[in-house]
Amino acid sequence: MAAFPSHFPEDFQKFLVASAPPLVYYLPDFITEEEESILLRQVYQAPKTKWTQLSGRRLQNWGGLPHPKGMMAEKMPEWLQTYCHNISSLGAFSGKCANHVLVNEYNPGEGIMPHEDGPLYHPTVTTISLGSHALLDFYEPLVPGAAAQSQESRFVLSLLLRPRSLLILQQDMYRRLLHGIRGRHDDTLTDTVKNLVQAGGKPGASLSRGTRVSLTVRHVPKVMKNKLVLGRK
Ligand SMILES: O=C(O)CCC(=O)C(=O)O
Ligand SMILES: [Fe+2]
Repeated sequence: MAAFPSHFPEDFQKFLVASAPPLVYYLPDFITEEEESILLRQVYQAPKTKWTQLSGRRLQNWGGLPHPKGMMAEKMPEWLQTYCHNISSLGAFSGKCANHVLVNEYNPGEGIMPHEDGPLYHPTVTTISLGSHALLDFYEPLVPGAAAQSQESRFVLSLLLRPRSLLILQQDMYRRLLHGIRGRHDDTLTDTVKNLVQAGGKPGASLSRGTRVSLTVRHVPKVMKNKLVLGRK
C-alpha cells in the first residue's frame, strides 16, 4: 500500500483509494449542497470575458497564468480563496497555499483529452466537482519509439467524481499517468472504477451526465513578485 504522507492528518487514511496506484484520496461530500449552489452561482456570475471557449469545454482561469518564468499572480476572489485555504490546510500542498484555480465546464458529451498537468504546478492536483458527476480516466504515457499504441490499450483505471466531492492526486497518479474525460452522455460503472465503494456506485449502473463544473485547485510555486522584473534581462 502507498506510504501515508505525514503532512495529511492521521484520520485521512480512510479517504485513500488503495486499489489505485499511489496516490489518490477521494472525499465524498467535501462541500454541502448550499456551498455547491453558491459556488455555481459565483462561477456563472463571473464576467463573460472571463470564459475561454475550447473544443469540448470552456474554462475560467483564476490566480494568474502559470508560466515557466513565473506566474504573474492575480488576486484570488474571496469565494475561491476560502477553498484554496481549506484544501491547503489539509496538507495537500506540503504546507504551501493553493494560489491557482481552473474552472472547467463540461456539457453532456464534452470532455478533456488525456494530458499531464506538467511541471508548472506543485505535483498535487485537487478537484472539487459541482453539478454533475464525471469519470476521470487514467492512461499509461506513450512509450517513445514504440509502435502505435492506441488510447484504449493504454487505459489503466477510472475514478468516479460525484458532485461535491474532493479528489486529491499526487505521486504516480499525478506525475506518471495521463488523465482525461471521455466526451460521453452516459457512463457505465464497471470494476475499472477504482473508487466505486467510496463514491457509492454500483457495478453495472449507468449514470447520465448533466453539466459539470470542476474547480481544479493547485499551487504554482514560481510566482513573479513584481511586474518590473518582466522587462529586465
Ligand atoms: O475537470 C476535471 O476534473 C479535470 C480538469 C483537468 O484535468 C485540468 O484542468 O487539467
Ligand atoms: Fe488536468
